[in-house]
Amino acid sequence: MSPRREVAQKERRLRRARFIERYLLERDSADRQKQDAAIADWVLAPAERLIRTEYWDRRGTGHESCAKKTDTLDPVFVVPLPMSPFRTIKFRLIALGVALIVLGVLVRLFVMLPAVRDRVHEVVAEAQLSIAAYVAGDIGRSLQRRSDLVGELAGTLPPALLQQPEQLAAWLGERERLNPLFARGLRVLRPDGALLAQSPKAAEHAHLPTTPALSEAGWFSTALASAVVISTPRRDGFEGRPVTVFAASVRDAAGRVLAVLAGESRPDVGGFLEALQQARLGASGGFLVIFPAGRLFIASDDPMMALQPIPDRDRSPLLERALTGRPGADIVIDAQGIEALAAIAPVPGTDWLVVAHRPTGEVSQPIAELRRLLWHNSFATIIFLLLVMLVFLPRLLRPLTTASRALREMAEGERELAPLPVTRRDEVGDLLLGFNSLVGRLNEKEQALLQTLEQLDELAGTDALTGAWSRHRFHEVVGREIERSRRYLRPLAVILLDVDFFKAINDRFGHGTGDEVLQAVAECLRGVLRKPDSLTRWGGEEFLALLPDTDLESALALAERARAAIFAHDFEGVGRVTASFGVAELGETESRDEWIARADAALYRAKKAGRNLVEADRTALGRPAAHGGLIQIVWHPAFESGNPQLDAEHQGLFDEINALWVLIVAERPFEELRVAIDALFDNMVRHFYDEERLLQHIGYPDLAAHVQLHEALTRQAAVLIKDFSGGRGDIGALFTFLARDVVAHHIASKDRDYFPYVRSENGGSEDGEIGA
Ligand SMILES: Nc1nc2c(ncn2[C@@H]2O[C@H](COP(=O)(O)OP(=O)(O)OP(=O)(O)O)[C@@H](O)[C@H]2O)c(=O)[nH]1
Repeated sequence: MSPRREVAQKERRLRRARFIERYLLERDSADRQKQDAAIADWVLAPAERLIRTEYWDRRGTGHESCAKKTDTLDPVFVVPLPMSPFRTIKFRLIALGVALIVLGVLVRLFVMLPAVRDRVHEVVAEAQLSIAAYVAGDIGRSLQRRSDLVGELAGTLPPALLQQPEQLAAWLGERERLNPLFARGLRVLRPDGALLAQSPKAAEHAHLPTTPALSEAGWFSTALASAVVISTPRRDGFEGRPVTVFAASVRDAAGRVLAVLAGESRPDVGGFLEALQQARLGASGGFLVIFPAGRLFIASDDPMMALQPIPDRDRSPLLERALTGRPGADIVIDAQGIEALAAIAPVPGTDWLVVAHRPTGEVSQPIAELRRLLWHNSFATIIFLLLVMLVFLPRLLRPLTTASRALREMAEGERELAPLPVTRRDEVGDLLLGFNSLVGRLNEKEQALLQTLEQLDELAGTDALTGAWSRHRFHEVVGREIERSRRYLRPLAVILLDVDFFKAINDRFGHGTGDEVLQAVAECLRGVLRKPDSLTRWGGEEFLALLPDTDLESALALAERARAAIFAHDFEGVGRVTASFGVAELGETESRDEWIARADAALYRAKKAGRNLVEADRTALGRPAAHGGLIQIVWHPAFESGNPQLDAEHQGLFDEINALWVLIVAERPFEELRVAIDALFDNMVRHFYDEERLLQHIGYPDLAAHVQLHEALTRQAAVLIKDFSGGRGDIGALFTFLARDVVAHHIASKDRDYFPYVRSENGGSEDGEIGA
């Protein structure tokens, strides 16, 4: 259905419900009562269906029998699909917790750790730079000490000794002993490079060629030209050991060069670089001394690299920068191809550089440990969180899960709609309070709806649950039955019954099952009652059977059969159910209410006596003896026209004439006769009217003549009744006119002329009622 039509339909229902409400409020007025039947037809029936359906839907008791009887209206509740475990709050909270932890880990891994690593590198680089600068300073001082010594010796060497080689050698030996800074001793060379004298240590190495060869030695020519010179370390030609020469010229007073004093030092053994070559920076870092201008490693923690040329691949941006005089610290790829943090500092007084290097892997070791710790920590946190959530969340959410289970059961009709206990004053408590107040309001509405339903049942005449008559209908009918019973002196009895312990059935099996029991009880009763008997839903679980033409003994027998039928019935899901019965026959003069009160008293006694019993009330027994032998007008099937309504009206007039005769014979008071005659006249006139409408409807050709007959009979009856009422007329004449002229001559004779027309038309409308 389109949304528009849906809305329109709902509005229509609403208007109808409002109309009913208004109607119910106002219907006490006399005028309204006349409209009951019509309204029940065109308004109340659909409205009742609507309200009843919504009522049962809302009760959600799965009351199928009732729901089946009603139109298919939109369901009020849509039962949700089963909840996926991934949509539960528990799962979402756990997922949120894990997501937050993972997010935290990722942030720490990819944002914080790199920042920390960079900062650690910076700090380590600064420290390494300081170390490099310190080492470079130390090397510079060692070199300086040696240069100073060579310069001092050259300056203090007596020129006269140059002519006395032996004394010169002794002098050198003496100096060497005092300052053993040159591992390969001291030598004095003539300006042409020839050896003049040498110290004992130098003599030990005399078998070695001069290192480096003077012809190639830049240091010698430099020493001739300037004060003190330090040669580039070179491997000696024989042992391949690194050697550095410190040299200074020996001059006379006029400043002429007389000789060159040279001290040879082994930087690696006992020299100024020995400690450096063995020193370690961290676990695997170390130091290098390089001579950038000569593209040479002067010293290295790797002995193989000492005095090796610097390969091009080692020329990192840092080295390039250092070569251009801007030392500093940076990440470089070292000679082994390993990423290292290198700090470069110049050696004062030389153009050498000290490199302090350390693999970045080692520098970043704390960061790697931190990362590992972070992973372990995160993993442990996730496990801990999961455990906490798995243990505590169910506890925390228990009120919510309990409430939602209860609500689902209520929605599915497995549980009575009722307030839920509020155990905590938190959000869930608030939710439950809201639900409970909603249930309260719903109950109020349900009560109002039930009342409306009962009123509707009253108006409709039938109880929707059991199909029995409503009290309203019973009261309409019972008056006529009492009248008929008294008129024809026929017995009339009622059976009042009440289902035993019905509250317990409701409490134990639910209202839905209780209703089914009531339906089954009604069925049992219907199976026992005869055609003219009627069954009324007297109250909640009380029924009343009205039994025309039945005396007390017969009613007792019937009640006993009904009791046995209920007792023998197997009520599905409930088992055995019993009922208690009270029976009373209408007394001669008692009112309707007195009569039913006696049946009720009998029922009460049956309950008191132990239930599942039939009790009779005989206190008002005694009716006038039947007037056997009286003349009666007897109905015959030949008088049937074929139209049920006309036939019913004809039969009613037969009955009323007979009843009038009984009253006349019984010499009932004038007033009683007058009431009966007035009623008979009214019914006769209404019948004529109905008959004429039908004849007009079917096109009866002699309608005009028939109408004239009706008018004549009506006129005549009115005159006779007026005379009788005024005390002038004779009741015998009036009765004779009514019995003979109206009933015998007209109804039983003249009316039969139109029977063929009625039969061929089937009496007007389909259900036999006289149409408009
Ligand atoms: N299911 C259902 N229950 C109803 C209906 N009308 C009334 N009732 C219930 O019927 C029960 C009647 O209980 P009581 O009056 O205490 O009588 P009982 O339990 O039958 O006990 P005794 O009559 O003493 O045997 C009440 O609980 C009413 O709520 C109805 O239409 N359907």
